[in-house]
Amino acid sequence: GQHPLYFNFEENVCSIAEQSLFSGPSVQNIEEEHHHGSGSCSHHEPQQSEVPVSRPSPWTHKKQCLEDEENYQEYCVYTNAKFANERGISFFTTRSIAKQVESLPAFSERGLYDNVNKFDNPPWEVRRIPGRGNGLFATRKLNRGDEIIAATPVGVYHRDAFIADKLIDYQYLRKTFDQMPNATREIILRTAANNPGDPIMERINTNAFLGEFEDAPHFLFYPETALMNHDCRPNSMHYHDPSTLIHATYASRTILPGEEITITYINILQTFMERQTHLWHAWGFQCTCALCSSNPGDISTSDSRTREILAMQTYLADWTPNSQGTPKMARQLLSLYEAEEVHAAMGKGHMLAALAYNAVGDTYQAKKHANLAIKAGIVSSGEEEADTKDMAALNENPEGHWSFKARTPKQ
Ligand SMILES: C[S@@+](CC[C@H](N)C(=O)[O-])C[C@H]1O[C@@H](n2cnc3c(N)ncnc32)[C@H](O)[C@@H]1O
Repeated sequence: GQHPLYFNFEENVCSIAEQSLFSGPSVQNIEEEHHHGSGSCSHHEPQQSEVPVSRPSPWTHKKQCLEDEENYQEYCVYTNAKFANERGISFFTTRSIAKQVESLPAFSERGLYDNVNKFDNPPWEVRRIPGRGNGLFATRKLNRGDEIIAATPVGVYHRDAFIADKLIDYQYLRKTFDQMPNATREIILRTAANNPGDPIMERINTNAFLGEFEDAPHFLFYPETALMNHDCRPNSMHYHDPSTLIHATYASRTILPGEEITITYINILQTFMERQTHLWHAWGFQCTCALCSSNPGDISTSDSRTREILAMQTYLADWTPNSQGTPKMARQLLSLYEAEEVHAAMGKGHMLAALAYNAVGDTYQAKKHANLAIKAGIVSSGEEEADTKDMAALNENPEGHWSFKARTPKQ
């Protein structure tokens, strides 16, 4: 088997919300859990005076646990078949992670999912592409920032649970699927499986993103987003909100009707060989995107630009006294992003430019780029909000910002 999928959630690691009172969907299993006595109950039983109302379990099915004797670990299947307006969700993870999941706003706040998992009139359609299976194609013009898909995962699987379950023919993985509503099972079965074998395991292998979830490696399966093919120069970007579990994809540039909508499965700021190797090992396919299929000369030009981009990003993020970052370098970085067609990085580029200008006291240019950074949506990660706030602060009062005259002018 291939090592499945990769997705950079590292910067999105959840901060566990304060325990909130559960007010979500109805549950069948609470009684069962309680009859098992304190020994097998996964909840901490509060003292009467501690918490006035205890949070009921959000799971609609009794949890089922697999002992991984070799590693002294236990993984359990948890399903809420009513999650996100009856789409359902299954977890296959440790008890302690399940406890953290139970306290997420995802299971207590109402109305969070009223505008997600809606696919009745999407701006795209599914088409077959020779040699690449299905793909998503725009049916309307999309502008940068337009939403393409917003969805909750149908399955979240601890990587080590997945490995332990392999030894017993994925019996527990099957439960995560069998306990889901019919409509969701159908959606899952519509996704591609590259290899023969267990139908659920193979679908996770072909489609799920591997990322950090509650500080541990997990596969996250979004069956509609999984229809999007990978491109090393994609036209959309994606975000994951760890507290609601919503994964959203947006256009990162104008997309015309008839164009394929693509995302990246890996960090694209790597050279051709690095990308090919990574996609082969983590996803099990040989990338045939336009860049990877272009001639050796173009690939080598792209590789050198990529190396230059990486070096400039490092220099510009360096705030030590010997930093080589300059406004001129920031301008070069922005034009390299354009030339390299890494549209999703433009916001970050404007942020680096705003800081570089402010660092030499050019508040006019600093404010201009701070605004452009905010408009572009700074980065596709959990740091986004902090960076946006930082740029808003710079725009408001450049002289009072931490970066003001932080570097000696070099040009
Ligand atoms: C998440 S699925 C994408 C949708 C898939 N094409 C389908 O038919 O449902 C990932 C699989 O699509 C194919 N694929 C996606 N991007 C590709 C690319 N850039 N080059 C070649 N194959 C690609 C590979 O078979 C890969 O394992």
